[in-house]
Amino acid sequence: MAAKVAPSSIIVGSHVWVEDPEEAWIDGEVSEINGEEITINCTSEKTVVAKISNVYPKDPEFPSCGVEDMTKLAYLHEPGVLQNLKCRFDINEIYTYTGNILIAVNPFRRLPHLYDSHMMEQYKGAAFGELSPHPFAVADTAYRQMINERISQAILVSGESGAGKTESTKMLMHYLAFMGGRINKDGERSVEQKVLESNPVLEAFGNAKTFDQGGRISGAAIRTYLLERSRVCQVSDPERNYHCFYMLCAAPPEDVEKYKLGNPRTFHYLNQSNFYELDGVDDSKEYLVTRTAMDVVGISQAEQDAIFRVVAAILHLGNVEFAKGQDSDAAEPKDDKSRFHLKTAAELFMCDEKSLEDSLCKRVIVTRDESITKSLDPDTAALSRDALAKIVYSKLFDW
Ligand SMILES: Nc1ncnc2c1ncn2[C@@H]1O[C@H](COP(=O)(O)OP(=O)(O)OP(=O)(O)O)[C@@H](O)[C@H]1O
Repeated sequence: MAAKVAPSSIIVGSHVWVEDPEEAWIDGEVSEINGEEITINCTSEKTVVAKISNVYPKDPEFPSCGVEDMTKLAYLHEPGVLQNLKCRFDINEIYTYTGNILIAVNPFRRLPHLYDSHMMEQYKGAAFGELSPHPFAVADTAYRQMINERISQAILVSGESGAGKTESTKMLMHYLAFMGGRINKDGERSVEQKVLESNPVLEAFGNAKTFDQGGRISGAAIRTYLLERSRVCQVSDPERNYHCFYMLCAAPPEDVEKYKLGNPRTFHYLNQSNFYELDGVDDSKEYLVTRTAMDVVGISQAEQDAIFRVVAAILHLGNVEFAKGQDSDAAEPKDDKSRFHLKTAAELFMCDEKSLEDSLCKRVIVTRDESITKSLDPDTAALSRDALAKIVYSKLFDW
């Protein structure tokens, strides 16, 4: 934020902002200055005595609708910035510039008029700052620089969890698809468009209810820089595991049957959290959207089946529990239910059931002369199971 204002700029009668424990900032007029202490008659009719270091000047000529670019503010300090964002938000202006940075305030409701193709047409080629702040303007600038300067462009989308990064990224992608995607004469989508439409696939496998290390776009490609692997085996309220697990459980009956799935509440990797549904998200619809997106990007039916077999196998693997064997402490599947899930996981992974069991319940130690097979106890076997689930999921994601 801006440097502290010299105390001399605040005099009796000055309009100021003062920190408030409830409202963050409240405004008022200075009625008295007593050394380091300032008395302020606030608009809320409160009288506050504050230290000079907690008081910021307020622009008495601040326009009631705010300014589109924060660099035009008389004072670029925290209360000034927040006041500007708030009064713009109050008139449904969720986007504001600070120079060439776009700030988005999550509206938590659909504003479809902001993103239709008519809007895209408007931003096409418009000088940055000429139209209202919008992600399309950012995308348009990057696109034009890429074309004109022939230099790769990167758009950084940052914010805390739930701030709207995924939504903003989708807007950027849509605009780039609109600019870069040609429809060929058979009405088929171009390669560029296919790349951009791959987003639902990445969202299904790389996003969970709260996942703040998502994807990074550079130009028209998304690079994974961190998939949170531990989420595959461990989730707690109010979060969810990766969307693809819930989608597959909500797939059409023939698919649910094929992968021997069912209610997500019956799977250990999902039922550690009590959150299954997301507001406004229909997992069964998302499953079909993801399948279509996979078709569009050119993932064959056989490959799609293999992907979902792996996803289902991970869920079955998670339901394999271990107990001590009758004659020793060595782990073995606990009961018929665990055996069933182990068998199903092996079928879906297309591997030998006994080998899968051994890989979880035994450890092979290789010495110089020989290799020794050691049996694991039930707790260690459960850790091997989780480690396998995580590594398989992360390999699948990389693929
Ligand atoms: N521009 C927008 N218009 C309408 N709704 C929005 C917009 N941006 C965000 N939202 C709402 O906020 C929710 C959270 O946004 P989003 O998933 O983009 O956050 P995120 O920053 O990617 O979060 P995480 O880091 O947890 O993945 C969305 O599901 C949507 O309901």
